[in-house]
Amino acid sequence: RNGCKSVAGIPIMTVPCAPFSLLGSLLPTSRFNPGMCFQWEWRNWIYERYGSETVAIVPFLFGRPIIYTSSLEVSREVLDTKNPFLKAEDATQAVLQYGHNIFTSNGDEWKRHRRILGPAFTTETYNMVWEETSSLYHEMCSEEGWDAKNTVDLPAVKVFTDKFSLIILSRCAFGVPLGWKQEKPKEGEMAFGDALLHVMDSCIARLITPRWMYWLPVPQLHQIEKAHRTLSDVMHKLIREQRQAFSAEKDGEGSKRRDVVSLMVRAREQEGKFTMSDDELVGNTFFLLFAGHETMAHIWNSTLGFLALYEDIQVDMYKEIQAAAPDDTPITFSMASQLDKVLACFIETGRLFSPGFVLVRDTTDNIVLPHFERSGARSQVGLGPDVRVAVDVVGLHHNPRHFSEPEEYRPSRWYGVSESDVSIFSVGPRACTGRRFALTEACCFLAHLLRDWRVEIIARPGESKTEWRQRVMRAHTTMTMGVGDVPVRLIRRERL
Ligand code: HEM
Repeated sequence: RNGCKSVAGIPIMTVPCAPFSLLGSLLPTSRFNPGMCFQWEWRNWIYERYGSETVAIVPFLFGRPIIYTSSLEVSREVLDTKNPFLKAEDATQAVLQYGHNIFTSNGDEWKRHRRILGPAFTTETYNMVWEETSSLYHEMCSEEGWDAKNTVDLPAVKVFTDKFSLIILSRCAFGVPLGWKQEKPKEGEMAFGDALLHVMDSCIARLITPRWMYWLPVPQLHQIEKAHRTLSDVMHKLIREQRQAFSAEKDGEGSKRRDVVSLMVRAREQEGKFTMSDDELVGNTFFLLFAGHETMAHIWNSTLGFLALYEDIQVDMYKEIQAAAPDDTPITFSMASQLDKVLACFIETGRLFSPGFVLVRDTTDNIVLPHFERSGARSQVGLGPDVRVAVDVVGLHHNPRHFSEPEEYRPSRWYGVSESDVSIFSVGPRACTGRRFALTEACCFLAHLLRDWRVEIIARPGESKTEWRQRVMRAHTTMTMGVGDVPVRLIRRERL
């Protein structure tokens, strides 16, 4: 009854277990249990059925009520730092396990993190991201032997996009120059690249496994711990080195490194060393890894799936790339502004499969929010303190009032849209700090790939494109959302 009272005025859906609650996540998403994937599975009926763009999901057995909104206007209010909302610790646990950081903090603490992280994202950083992405693309084609081939079959694109985005982060965010071909680690040690992958893959396992279990002879758990220790050691070492380099610079010596972590350390040292502890720097570094790895890998993965389905969109993009950088001329950072269609196709994929699929906040005081019915009628609802509200990013991106024919893959809807309105990165003051980093990397990678290759689906015998889309382009949710294995064929292009 308390749950219902706290969400008065908003249509209520009653379920046994709250979405993402421990018990609820163990059971699959079905008509009766939201589970982990209801936002995707229910996207076309939940708001329609309740005639409202905002619905409260109230559990009667397990978990707390949560108000889900698919309205952009409501989302803007919820995400605005001027309003009485904050990120609760239990909603950021997965990221908190690596230390406090910009993502997990609120109020003045968040501003402090932002002051240290902000200066690390500059045009110079994006220039470096472009150069590294371009150079890694060529390295990948050469190391994988694609340079000598006219056709390449990729049964699972994400194997490559995972590795690609990780190496770019390693080079541009941490200043660790990993190559496509990894060097063998010393006996008993774990390679940095393997540690990165292990840490990313084991985020949830590490969160739910009690500490005492690491004393048991379970090799998988020991690997997770080793990966985490390796990464933590490298992060601390990077920070130590940067601190020394900064002191040397003040004395007129030392090299000026430009990776994100170095710039963070520099900003911290300039502010005075008490502005952020080493542990918080490590926390932020871990978060950058989390924020920038799977998000990119997922969207690239599904972008190649969509491009393989829509040949006409590929042709448009190819012409745009050729107009900016014909044939073998280098595709440079200065050309990025001419590659609108390339960027729009990445963003449109992110709309349909948004890695950051839910943004959770709790009220700290009374607030009045706008309320939209599906009929178009507008009213207001009042909420008291300690009510959990979640921006349902999947619902928002499938709301027909904001995106007509939402199931259609239509990159043109993003032509000319300003970067701050690209909702896949959230909106308002706490929108993604790495937005420009991500778009630079995305644009450079896709421009290089699509100038060289045409993309086709690898279908099963007798399978149509529609059937392929239904089978392959289905969302899965863990910490982020994306599709599974995307099987495509790259076919070398004849020049225009
Ligand atoms: C396509 C790729 C990406 C997507 C879709 C994405 C999406 C998002 C979203 C939705 C948020 C807001 C989360 C919330 O408020 O709860 C966010 C925050 C953030 N992202 Fe990204 N992100 C991407 C790539 C990156 C990259 C490459 C970096 C850095 C290298 C990055 C760094 C951050 C940071 C630092 C925040 C926290 C901002 C704050 O709380 O003030 N992201 N991102």
